[in-house]
Amino acid sequence: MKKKNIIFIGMPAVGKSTVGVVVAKRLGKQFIDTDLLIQEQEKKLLREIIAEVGEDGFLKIENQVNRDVDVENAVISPGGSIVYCEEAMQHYKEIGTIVYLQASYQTIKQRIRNPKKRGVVLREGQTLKDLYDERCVLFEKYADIIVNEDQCEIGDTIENVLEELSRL
Ligand SMILES: Nc1ncnc2c1ncn2[C@@H]1O[C@H](COP(=O)(O)OP(=O)(O)OP(=O)(O)O)[C@@H](O)[C@H]1O
Ligand SMILES: O=C(O)C1=C[C@@H](O)[C@@H](O)[C@H](O)C1
Ligand SMILES: [Mg+2]
Repeated sequence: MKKKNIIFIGMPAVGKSTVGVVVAKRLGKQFIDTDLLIQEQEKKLLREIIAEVGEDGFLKIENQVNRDVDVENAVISPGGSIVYCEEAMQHYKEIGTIVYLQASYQTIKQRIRNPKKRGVVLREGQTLKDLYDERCVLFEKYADIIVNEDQCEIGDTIENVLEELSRL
């Protein structure tokens, strides 16, 4: 593999963070959850930031934090809204392999009971289905690898990711 960073993208609750940390451990890489970097920088919870500065204000912060991630051998798990941050996504394309964790709308809906409470960047009047359809186009645009996890236990998802990465 030429670029040693791995970046997970996908819908909120698809498992970027939970799968990411295990993949990092299995591959001997550092793990970075950029949602935590955002919270650390802003000294607030994600949903508090969104409540204070709105969706666009949050995306600006998310873009800046992710754009500034400077690592060489890490697994990076950003939040689901990262695909709206063009500059950060360009940066990730340059420094690593982008893995899209894909799941059906039904799977995502079951996992996210309350999108607002989870801090999902959902605009006024936008449904979770609207968001799913809008983001899937972007996930596919940026992905180097797509791993589907429908009907998978979390352990299967991890093995499937590792197998796909080993093919590179
Ligand atoms: N097959 C599976 N693959 C991944 N996660 C699964 C699977 N089945 C169940 N889960 C569960 O789904 C949840 C995924 O949550 P997680 O916080 O990792 O998502 P995320 O993609 O990081 O979301 P966000 O965009 O909000 O950061 C976890 O509770 C995990 O245990
Ligand atoms: O998918 C989203 O819109 C988000 C997911 C979270 O991980 C956070 O990055 C934030 O709450 C936005
Ligand atoms: Mg996460």
